[in-house]
Amino acid sequence: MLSINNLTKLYKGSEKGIKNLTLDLVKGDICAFIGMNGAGKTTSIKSIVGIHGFDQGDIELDGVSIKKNPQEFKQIVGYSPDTPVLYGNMTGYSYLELIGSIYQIDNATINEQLNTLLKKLNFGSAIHELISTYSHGMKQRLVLISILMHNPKLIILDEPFVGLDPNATYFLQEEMKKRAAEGSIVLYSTHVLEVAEKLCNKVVMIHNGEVVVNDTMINLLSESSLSEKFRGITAHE
Ligand SMILES: Nc1ncnc2c1ncn2[C@@H]1O[C@H](COP(=O)(O)OP(=O)(O)OP(=O)(O)O)[C@@H](O)[C@H]1O
Repeated sequence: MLSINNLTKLYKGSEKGIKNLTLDLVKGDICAFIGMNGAGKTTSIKSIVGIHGFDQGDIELDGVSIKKNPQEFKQIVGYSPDTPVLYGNMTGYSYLELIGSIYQIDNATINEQLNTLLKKLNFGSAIHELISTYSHGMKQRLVLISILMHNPKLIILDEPFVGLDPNATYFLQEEMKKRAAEGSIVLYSTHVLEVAEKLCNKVVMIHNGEVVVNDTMINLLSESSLSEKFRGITAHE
């Protein structure tokens, strides 16, 4: 279970960031983080994965607190940032070997996972080329492989479909469903509301750093579409 209690992170000297985010997700949940540009989605995500600290609150994943046990917490989380930051002077394959060693995955498992994931994400011989030669979408796909290969309990993705081609998009949507069905929790930010409606069973909307919707998708859709709800909340902007 992912338990976020009263998370507040405001940037120094400003009132911007995220205030009082409280969210419980259980195994099998796929939750969309939705909000206008600058709403606070990335700030929340970076706090949840431990990229930056936060002012108040706590985050626990299966009882492991990010404050008390940051290393153990990070071991069970897979995170894809909105802009991948990778070592340009390594090949894709050596990067994956590095991630495998950090997460202490044995070689047999790495090879088994990579056989499947590299084929499904259509990597071909490019995996042996330098990351500095990769397009944005290739870097995104490499990060996805590096996350999925260590089978995290929480998969957290910041605008994961941006830059992916239609095949990779289809793969990722199916993989999110599969991993959730196998017991992972998936949380991702997006502006593509039609896909979120179909893919997610939970939804969080953030507006000006505050949570304005925290509901099941079924409940929300019984009143209006996600797009109507979004436009209603942001109408005065
Ligand atoms: N390093 C920073 N220092 C100061 N303010 C910041 C910093 N990073 C983000 N902000 C501000 O915090 C607010 C939330 O930004 P955040 O990146 O979380 O938004 P977002 O919902 O992810 O937006 P987008 O959809 O554009 O990616 C914005 O007003 C932004 O300008």
